[in-house]
Amino acid sequence: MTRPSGGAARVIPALDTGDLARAETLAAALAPHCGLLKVGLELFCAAGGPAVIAAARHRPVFLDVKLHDIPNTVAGALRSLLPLKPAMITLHAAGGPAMIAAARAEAEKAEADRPLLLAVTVLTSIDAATLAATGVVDAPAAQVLRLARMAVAAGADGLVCSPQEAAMLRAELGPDPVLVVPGVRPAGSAVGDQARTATPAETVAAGADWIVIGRPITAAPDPAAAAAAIAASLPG
Ligand SMILES: O=c1ccn([C@@H]2O[C@H](COP(=O)(O)O)[C@@H](O)[C@H]2O)c(=O)[nH]1
Repeated sequence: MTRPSGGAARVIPALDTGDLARAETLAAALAPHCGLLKVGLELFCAAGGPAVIAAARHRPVFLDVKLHDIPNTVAGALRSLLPLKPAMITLHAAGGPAMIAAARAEAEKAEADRPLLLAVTVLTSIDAATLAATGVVDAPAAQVLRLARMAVAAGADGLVCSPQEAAMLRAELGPDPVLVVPGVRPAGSAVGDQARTATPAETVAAGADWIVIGRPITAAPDPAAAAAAIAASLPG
């Protein structure tokens, strides 16, 4: 998957709904204003793989299923997902290097159809206090960097981080890892359950390749207009 050069190509709307018909309507309306469409756990669990891929057929699909299990099970999940031909799949970096390496080995079998494997570092809804409650006493940025280094060394093509770590990861890891960044909020949008946020333009300026945006688009009165406005706000 080639990297986007600006505007709409950088935008990945999250089709977060359990209603397949609604997802299809959103996908058709948003396709002119985005580079990929993201299918997450809500839609995937409600409708199943083939149906969601068909619903999102207007654009390459980012399958955000956040795999996290023992290496053999994650490799098996990859084997089951590869026939859907997603452009990107997520797995949790916290699963460790053997899990990521097993996923990469399985993904390689798809040859030309191999999806990008993106390692989720620290979820964008997690702040320092929540991270501490899980037993990690470092600041979120330090934990993001630790997991990112490990994940890339183990075979991840890229990383999911918050807007607040994108510049640090670019500085520390260089231009190669793909950065796909949720937790993005246009000025004035409700933050909701996101903890580490920035605007679309700030996130791209920090080094994100793609930005993921759900509710600020899907809950807008006119989702297509909201996505178009976000795309127009991005630097080239
Ligand atoms: O760290 C992460 C990883 C994934 N997500 C997903 O992105 C979207 C964000 O939706 P919003 O409505 O814009 O908050 C959602 O599908 C999450 O599952 C994330 O937010 N943070």
